[in-house]
Amino acid sequence: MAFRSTAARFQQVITTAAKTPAKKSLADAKKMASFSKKNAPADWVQRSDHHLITIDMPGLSHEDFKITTDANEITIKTKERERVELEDDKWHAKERYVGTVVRKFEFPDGAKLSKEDVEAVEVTLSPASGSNQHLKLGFLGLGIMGTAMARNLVKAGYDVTVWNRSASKCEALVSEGARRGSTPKNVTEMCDVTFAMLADPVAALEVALGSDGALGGLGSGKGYVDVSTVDAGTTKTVCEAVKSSGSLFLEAPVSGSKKPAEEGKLIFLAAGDKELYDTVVPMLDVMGKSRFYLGAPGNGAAMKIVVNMIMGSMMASFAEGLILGDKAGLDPQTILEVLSQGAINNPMFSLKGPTMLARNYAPAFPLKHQQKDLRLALDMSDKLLQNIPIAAAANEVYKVAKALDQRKNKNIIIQM
Ligand SMILES: NC(=O)C1=CN([C@@H]2O[C@H](COP(=O)(O)OP(=O)(O)OC[C@H]3O[C@@H](n4cnc5c(N)ncnc54)[C@H](OP(=O)(O)O)[C@@H]3O)[C@@H](O)[C@H]2O)C=CC1
Ligand SMILES: O=CCCC(=O)O
Repeated sequence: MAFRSTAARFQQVITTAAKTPAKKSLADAKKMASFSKKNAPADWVQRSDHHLITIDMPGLSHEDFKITTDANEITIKTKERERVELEDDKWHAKERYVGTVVRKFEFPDGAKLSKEDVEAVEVTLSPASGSNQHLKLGFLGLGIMGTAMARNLVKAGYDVTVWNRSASKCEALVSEGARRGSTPKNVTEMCDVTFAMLADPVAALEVALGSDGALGGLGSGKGYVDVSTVDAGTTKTVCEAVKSSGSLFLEAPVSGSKKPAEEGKLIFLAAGDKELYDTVVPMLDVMGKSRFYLGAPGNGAAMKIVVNMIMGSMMASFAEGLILGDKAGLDPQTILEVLSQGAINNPMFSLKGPTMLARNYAPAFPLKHQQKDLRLALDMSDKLLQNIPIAAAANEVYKVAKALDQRKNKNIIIQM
């Protein structure tokens, strides 16, 4: 973990189910704060649909916290923090608290939550101080990923203006506190930093550079962050146009699917203007669990494509293995179990295996996007004169699956 010279503060954004108590909280927050451990003073404000708790816990980040809820309270516990003391060190001050911090927050008025309520309580940890909450954020593209990511920014208290080609997808977020933009240009005009999460290179170029596109509202002092999965060439084209407007540009495609997006656990693969990266770190930390800064524009796209190329080949092979095993009379459930105990166990097999066996093809990562990523990998390999025969074969499988289109947007590979 990087050392921070200033105290980092963290917010918990807690969205509760309808039945959760919705009463006074500020007085309770003050009362609770008076019990606070010396290094963890807290504020607690209750908003229309969520509670916002801000705690000072210097030098800590997401992975240092464990948050649990039960019927009465939320417990936030940090891991043990240790001071490093070398033999020759001569200490002049030891004022900082090291050790474990435990903060408990009782629900207002001693209210008890039912099991269902407790399960519905969502807790997101995000940096507050230096969180650049004063910046107005735009979000273009509210598909599976964009909706979840923009929602986390809204929940974290950011002022977010959203736009989507099919306008109806803005409704839910607007009802949750986002503003609505009429065009990408209108959004970038209104906002300091605008994120874009779009289907593919065509969409990314159209939204950024097309008529009424984002470029029209950009200018000096603003930033454009494209988090879509596109090729390096597209990224560079958008980057050049954005920079020519005087704005900063960052690409930051993500690893992780619908659930990690909902839970704020994405992995960002960022590249481009470092200054913009530093500005949006708090927002990336709201939407993700980790981030990589990879240098020049195009490196984020390349990393994402490599990762998804591996994933595409792996999942095609996984499906093929299940089918072959099934044909051979093996119990598919047992195949999953054997895989889960072996060296090739991985979260994707554990997540997708049971849904594939249950013939549940509801898309988290639409098949057309996986095929697009293999296509981009092949294009990249062509430019680099690198053979990638396994990915090429997998691409043929996804192409057929896409063309069959028996179940639009559904993973039908297992049925082939
Ligand atoms: N789903 C996943 O698990 C992951 C996806 N990704 C990548 O993130 C991106 C978005 O994925 P996801 O949210 O799943 O995709 P969706 O298909 O759910 O959403 C695509 C978004 O792009 C918009 N769009 C498509 N074409 C155009 C266009 N020509 N002009 C303007 N807007 C357009 C859609 O608008 P409309 O609603 O009007 O159709 C929608 O907002 C993709 O690049 C994908 O590869 C990355 C990591 C994980
Ligand atoms: O691009 C989509 C990636 C999906 C995932 O990482 O689970």
